[in-house]
Amino acid sequence: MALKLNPEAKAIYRSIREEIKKRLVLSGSSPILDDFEPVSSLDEILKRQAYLRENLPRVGSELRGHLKRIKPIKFRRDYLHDRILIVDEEEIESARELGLCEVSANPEDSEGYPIVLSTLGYGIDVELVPSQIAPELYIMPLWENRETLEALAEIGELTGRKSVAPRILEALRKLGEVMERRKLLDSLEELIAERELELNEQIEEKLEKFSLTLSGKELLEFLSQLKAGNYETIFRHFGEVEGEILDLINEAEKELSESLGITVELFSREELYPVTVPPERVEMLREELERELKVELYLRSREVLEEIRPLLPRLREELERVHELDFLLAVKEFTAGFTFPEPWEGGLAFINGRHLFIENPQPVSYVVGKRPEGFSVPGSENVRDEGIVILTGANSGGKTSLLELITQIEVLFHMGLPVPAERAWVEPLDELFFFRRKRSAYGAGAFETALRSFVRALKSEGKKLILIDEFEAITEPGAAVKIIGELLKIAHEKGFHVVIVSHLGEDLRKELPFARVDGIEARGLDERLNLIVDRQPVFGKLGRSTPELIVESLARKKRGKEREIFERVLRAFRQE
Ligand SMILES: Nc1ncnc2c1ncn2[C@@H]1O[C@H](COP(=O)(O)OP(=O)(O)OP(=O)(O)O)[C@@H](O)[C@H]1O
Repeated sequence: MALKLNPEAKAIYRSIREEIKKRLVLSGSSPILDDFEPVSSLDEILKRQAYLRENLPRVGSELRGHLKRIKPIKFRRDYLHDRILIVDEEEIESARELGLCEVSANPEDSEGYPIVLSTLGYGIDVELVPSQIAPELYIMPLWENRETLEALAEIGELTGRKSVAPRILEALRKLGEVMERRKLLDSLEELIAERELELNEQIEEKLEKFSLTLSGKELLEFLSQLKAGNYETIFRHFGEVEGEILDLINEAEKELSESLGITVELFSREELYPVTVPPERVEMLREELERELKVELYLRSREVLEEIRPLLPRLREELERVHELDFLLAVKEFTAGFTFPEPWEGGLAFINGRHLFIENPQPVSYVVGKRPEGFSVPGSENVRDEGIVILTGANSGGKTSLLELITQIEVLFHMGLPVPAERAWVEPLDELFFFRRKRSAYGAGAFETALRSFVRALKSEGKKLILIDEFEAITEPGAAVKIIGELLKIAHEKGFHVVIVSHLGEDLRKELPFARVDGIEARGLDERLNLIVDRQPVFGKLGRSTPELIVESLARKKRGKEREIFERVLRAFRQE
């Protein structure tokens, strides 16, 4: 059963949730937060506590860097246009249902398909299963997410749970070569153009050298041979060069063939200089290469998949577990220094609670309802297990902040999380109410709305904690005493717990003998006459208001006639 929260308590829950959420590294982890919504059931709270106690120590900030590298690996069913599946008439239906590629019973239809698969021996033999018909659909997402797999391997090492990722990575290495060649295919034009340029430079060099060898004596001989009509020698001479050029071309083609893994004949032999590559040859080469790489990739993928298929369910689990680790790490960082509250009956107590959103807060200890034995806070001897508490004291003393802190501790406890306190005792509630002071909303409208909400809070049965911040601000003090007095009597009769911030402590105390009145007070004034506040409420003692404190301070500082006047004013306060 979910813990019921009124809108302002819910806002505090949301801000806590946000604190955890902003510490998550992976977007897919936030749904886990839904499993930690505040609940009333003590069993569920204890179950969550046990889970966190066991698992929080297992995660550390060194995980964060690896978590950041994780991307979801999505295996998508896709229709592959590069293959056809030739099957028996009877199998056609079920083969089509797989929805992976074109299916036919006629082997002639396979014309033009780079990959021809068949259950009948008309191509590469397959069974009618996706892993054999389209193994790339499993393998490509893995190949593209090797980074994720590497991170999983590291996380496995760090958390002491061996990952299957290293074995998958090892198997994927078999694809390395074909993937390299696929990359070359992308830059085929540049690759060829580069080689062409290089080749022409080499030929040019050769020709230059050749022209040099013709200089001098040789040139004379050459001319005399020419005159004598002795062409053969001349051709032989040229033939030598031609042979050398052809060698260069062959060499270049051989190198290309090696890197592409396919025999290529690209350069035209008719025109030896400059060597050119006809564009249609590049196109043909591309087509041939594509076809061959498709088949190769298919075969390799199938082989790799056969090897790693049994590991995939574990991989899926690991990818889910990563979100759990992400969540645990976020919770661990957010709740660093917090403690798990002890389940308690009859109220709430905590020692040295620290407000979540005040920087360097003064720790505050507080108790509402039954006082636990371990609650050994100075001054708490006066506490008589009061379930109704009126919190009084100086302006800006921290009364609202204390109500917020109580709400934070309650919400965290009901989420199953540790709370920002040295020690805490919390009773599971059915409902938690936090009514903030409405600063701007004066007048009958605001008064009516607030009154209606309070009455609604008191209406039903159950375990309730009701926190109210200065109700009298929206009505007259006299009326407020009557209204609050009566409502608190009802709360008391129903066994609800209430903390109400009020400046009417003195009057309310008379009305409500069962209630405890606590006070937040100033320790004194600083040199600028600002109050130095002790945020720790004094149990069972009405807090002096700010004006009273200022009068007191002046009475102490001044001398003579002035002092007498201040002292008289101060006495008026004391007689109240
Ligand atoms: N435990 C604390 N440690 C440090 N600063 C605190 C603490 N509690 C409250 N403060 C700071 O004191 C200021 C006043 O707090 P808060 O509004 O809770 O006082 P208040 O008693 O409700 O005042 P008011 O009577 O005006 O409503 C805030 O700036 C708050 O951050």
